[in-house]
Amino acid sequence: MDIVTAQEMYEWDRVAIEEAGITGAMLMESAGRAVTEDMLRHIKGSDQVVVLIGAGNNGGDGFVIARTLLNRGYNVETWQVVSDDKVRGDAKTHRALFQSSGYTYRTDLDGLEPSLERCDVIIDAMLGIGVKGNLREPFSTIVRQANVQRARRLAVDLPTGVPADESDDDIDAFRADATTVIAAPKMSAFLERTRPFYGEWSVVEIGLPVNELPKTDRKVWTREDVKRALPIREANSHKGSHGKGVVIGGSKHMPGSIAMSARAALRSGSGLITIATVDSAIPSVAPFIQEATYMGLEENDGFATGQAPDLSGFDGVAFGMGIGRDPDTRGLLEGVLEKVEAPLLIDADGLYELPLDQVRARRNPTVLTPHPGEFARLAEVSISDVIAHPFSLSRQFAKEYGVYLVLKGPSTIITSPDGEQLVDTSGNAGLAKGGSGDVLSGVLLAMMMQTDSLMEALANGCFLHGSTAEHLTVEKHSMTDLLANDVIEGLPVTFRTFSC
Ligand SMILES: NC(=O)C1=CN([C@@H]2O[C@H](COP(=O)(O)OP(=O)(O)OC[C@H]3O[C@@H](n4cnc5c(N)ncnc54)[C@H](OP(=O)(O)O)[C@@H]3O)[C@@H](O)[C@H]2O)[C@@H](O)CC1
Ligand SMILES: [K+]
Repeated sequence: MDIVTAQEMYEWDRVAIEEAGITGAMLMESAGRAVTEDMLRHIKGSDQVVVLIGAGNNGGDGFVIARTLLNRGYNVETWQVVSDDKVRGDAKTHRALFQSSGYTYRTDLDGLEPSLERCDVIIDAMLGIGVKGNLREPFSTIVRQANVQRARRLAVDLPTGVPADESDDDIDAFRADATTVIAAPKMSAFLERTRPFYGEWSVVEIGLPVNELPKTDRKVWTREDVKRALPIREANSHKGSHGKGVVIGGSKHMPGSIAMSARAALRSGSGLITIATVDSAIPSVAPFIQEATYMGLEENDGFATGQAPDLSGFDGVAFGMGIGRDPDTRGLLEGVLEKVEAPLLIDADGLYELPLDQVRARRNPTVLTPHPGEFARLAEVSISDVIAHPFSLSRQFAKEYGVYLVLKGPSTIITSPDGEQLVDTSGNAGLAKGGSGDVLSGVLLAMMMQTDSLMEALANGCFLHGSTAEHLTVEKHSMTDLLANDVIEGLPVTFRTFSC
């Protein structure tokens, strides 16, 4: 499923109208009808519904929705919140159709607040992708009034006030319980600051000529994608068919991280996993992971040091989990960057003092898996910049350093060195715990060794990790008590849902 910017959406609209010959009014009719159909999940026959209509095409959709609901016998009050002369084009056409169907609308805004207080459902068709900057009157007052009502709030395409794209503006917007998105999700549905305004969102198809539309290089990675792209274990496979991987990390003081990465990699189908860690950590890790082999690293004060070991013959390498930030570890990291020919994933402490020029010089794939704080440090920007512009900053960085970037967050954005982006929205707050990143690195390593396309491997890995947390918090845990180790032990159930 493509993710669009406002500009891309307008281009799709243009192709539909100018090249495929679908009229704008026809598109609005199908959009309004498809949105109504979707919203009916949230509306009961006895509900009093208020439809709020703005000046642009989002308002035009509102007239179609109000007419469709009235035709079906629902109790609807229709409010056009701007003066008549502001409504033009296709929206005006649909207002005329609404009136010629025998329906009336109100514009006396003094009476709106009592209506909002009385109603059960508020449908926001005031502003969509055309919003620019902070809300002007009367929208800001109406949004403020609507947001405090007990009524269910449903938004058309996007909640009024939320821009479609990345933005630095403070957001003052309609707080929807649910949003019915037209044709394709907009970027803002995945951004930390704007995503909460959408509530639960769903996308409706509106009759655009899908095969003729320009492709975007940004997509949501869905369960169907995972089903199609997850590695299949052939009946005649042996341990060498699924990858021989090594996880390098851990320290005397932090042996747990590397153990969790290794175990997650094994649980995710790796053929063989070697744990490379400081000698002093091996006795505490080995009894818990008997399936792995071990490689001792030189150490200084409990931290790994010295030269990189021989890493030839491995199909994938993950570096950094629990390795610490001791300056003496730097030589090891530099050796790994230079020597490893297999795909190399770098996480956690490995990202702390990462020599980016050396990363850029690598001829083989490098995957970096930062959270926003780690990414801000790597890209030399502020965390608030990362929160506001994760798509564009990720793309810029991945292209500049030739890396695969997995920017973790409530929506994880995976970017290839040529700028293609996949977004994973699985997971929940139960994952906001120490150790989650270590588990994810193990799952990703396993996927990287079993799938030809690194992008698909990374997106599958993020999805498996996140959806495991989702099913565990429904079936046996809460978001409060869920631990990273529980996620490892929950992976088998997730895999089983894909194998049958
Ligand atoms: N494929 C498609 O594209 C399809 C699109 N469709 C629908 O059209 C929607 C896009 O329609 P759109 O382009 O008319 O923009 P829209 O969101 O209605 O807003 C424009 C109005 O907002 C106003 N305004 C702007 N900023 C403001 C502010 N801060 N505060 C206050 N007002 C502000 C602006 O006023 P102006 O600045 O011009 O004075 C203008 O009047 C899209 O989201 C979808 O619902 C479907 O019908 C079918 C197919
Ligand atoms: K809206």
